[in-house]
Amino acid sequence: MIVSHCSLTRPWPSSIHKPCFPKLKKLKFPLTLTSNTVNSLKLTTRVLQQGTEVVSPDNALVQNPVIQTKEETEDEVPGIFDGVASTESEDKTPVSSNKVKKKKKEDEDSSENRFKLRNGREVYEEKAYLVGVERKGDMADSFGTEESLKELGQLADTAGLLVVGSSYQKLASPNPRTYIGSGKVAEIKSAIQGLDVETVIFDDELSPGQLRNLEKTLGGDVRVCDRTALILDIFNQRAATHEASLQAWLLLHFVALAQMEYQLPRLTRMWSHLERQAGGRVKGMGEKQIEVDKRILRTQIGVLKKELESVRKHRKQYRNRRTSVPVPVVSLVGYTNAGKSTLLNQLTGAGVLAEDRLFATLDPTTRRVQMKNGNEFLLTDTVGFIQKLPTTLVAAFRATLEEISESSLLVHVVDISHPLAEQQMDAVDKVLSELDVSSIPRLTVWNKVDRVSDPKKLKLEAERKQDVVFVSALNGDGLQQFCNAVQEKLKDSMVWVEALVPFDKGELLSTIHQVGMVERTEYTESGTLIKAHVPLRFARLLAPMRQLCKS
Ligand SMILES: Nc1nc2c(ncn2[C@@H]2O[C@H](COP(=O)(O)OP(=O)(O)OP(=O)(O)O)[C@@H](O)[C@H]2O)c(=O)[nH]1
Ligand SMILES: [Mg+2]
Repeated sequence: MIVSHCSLTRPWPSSIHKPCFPKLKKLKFPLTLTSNTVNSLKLTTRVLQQGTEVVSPDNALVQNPVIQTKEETEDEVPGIFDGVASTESEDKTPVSSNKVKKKKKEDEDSSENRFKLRNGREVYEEKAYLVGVERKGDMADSFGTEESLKELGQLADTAGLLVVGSSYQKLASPNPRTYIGSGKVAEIKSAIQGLDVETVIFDDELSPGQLRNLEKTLGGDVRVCDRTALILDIFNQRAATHEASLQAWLLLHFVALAQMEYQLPRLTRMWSHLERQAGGRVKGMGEKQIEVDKRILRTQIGVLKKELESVRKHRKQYRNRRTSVPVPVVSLVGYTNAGKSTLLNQLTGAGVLAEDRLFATLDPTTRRVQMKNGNEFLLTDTVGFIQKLPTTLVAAFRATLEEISESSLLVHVVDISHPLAEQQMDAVDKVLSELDVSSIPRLTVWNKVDRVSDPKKLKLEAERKQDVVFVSALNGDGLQQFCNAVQEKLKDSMVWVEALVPFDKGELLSTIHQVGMVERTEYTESGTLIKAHVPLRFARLLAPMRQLCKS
């Protein structure tokens, strides 16, 4: 059985869907290079898989490699678990067969209960345990460890995992070998054995060495992963339902690229079994295999990068052509779950999926907003941001959010009712600073005001600040003020023109009304004299008429 490529999956009963999507294979993925090239997605799958098929370089199948985690070959973490009580297999007391049957039945029942519907598919809910580190000297205004773990729990839930426990440790700096200290590793090992945990998720990105050491010491059946792998996995799962638009296609392929780049230095685990099977006679066999895999993966990364670059170029050309009528574009950006899609829906009736979970939007939607005064702007929803966004994903965002760099205005939507609203705003600013959009004017929207305890006080605070509006996207409060503020900000980014438009150019007049802000019109013998704020590109179009007006 070949399982889906997600970094978190393990072998699943074939009758059910896995929590991760196997869809990229369906997309016209540039990775299937030649018939004898291993699909990198299969490759990434098997890196963290146990007991699945492994494709050897000549495409022969090696069945069910068993990784014997107790074997002391490379001893990266010596002696950590001396003395740790184990809750399993040490109890040698004979139990009656009835008890065994009862226990088996209970296990089966609890296993049945763990099949859940996610994204319209039945998935098996793995038990997960979360681990974080609180660094001494962490700034007081950053996300606290507990809050960050809570968010990690939401991410795990979104990915279809069942969080059964968590733990964190205060450290001056993370342990380079195991991220947390050896005593804590022992404590966690004992906890997860008691809880029957299948996956341990760390709240920061682990180095390949840390990942290996932790997997080794926590035991062969426990999968270890980090926030980055989890986020990449969520995006991959979403792909199952979002492959309609080019933007989603791009994002998902960038995510696949990010995933491969993440896996590349971590490609070590599967091949040690080859050496073991050969009884250590063919020393270095696993090593060679890893090198072959890495080479294949590097080639595939190169091909995918080229492919993506060509799609981006094509898209840019298309955008340049498309923008002949310069309706201003306003982009909604913000932390995931802040209410961007809900705001778009309220203003345009777009019917975009808006729900109380992280990364609901993958496929940004653009809709026209028609104001009462006849003015229009295009409103674009975008993928939400999150703290500790992996750099590889920032690159994916940069590529897929190119449109926002061409917006006339960025609207930063904030869930002001969230206890960490301030920290979320900082996290969004941090991502934006990496997206080269600093020159675009901004407006901040404090959303979900229906949920705050003292809305009057907050409203006064918003009024004292510049460029902040106060809305409830859910019940529509403040939306008129929002539209007015957008208009005002758009006006700031436009240029003032006075032009004499000949009578035979009536269509130009209506475009000025549509995309600009007309202050005055006068009808003269030689045409219509119009005074308005218009987008810069449009002002250039009007240049000959502006001359006319002056002469
Ligand atoms: N009470 C309240 N809930 C809101 C408001 N705006 C949005 N929500 C809820 O917040 C949740 C998230 O809303 P979305 O619009 O999906 O958030 P988003 O920013 O698009 O999220 P991502 O797509 O994940 O980035 C949904 O359950 C909405 O119903 C609001 O003004 N008040
Ligand atoms: Mg959304």
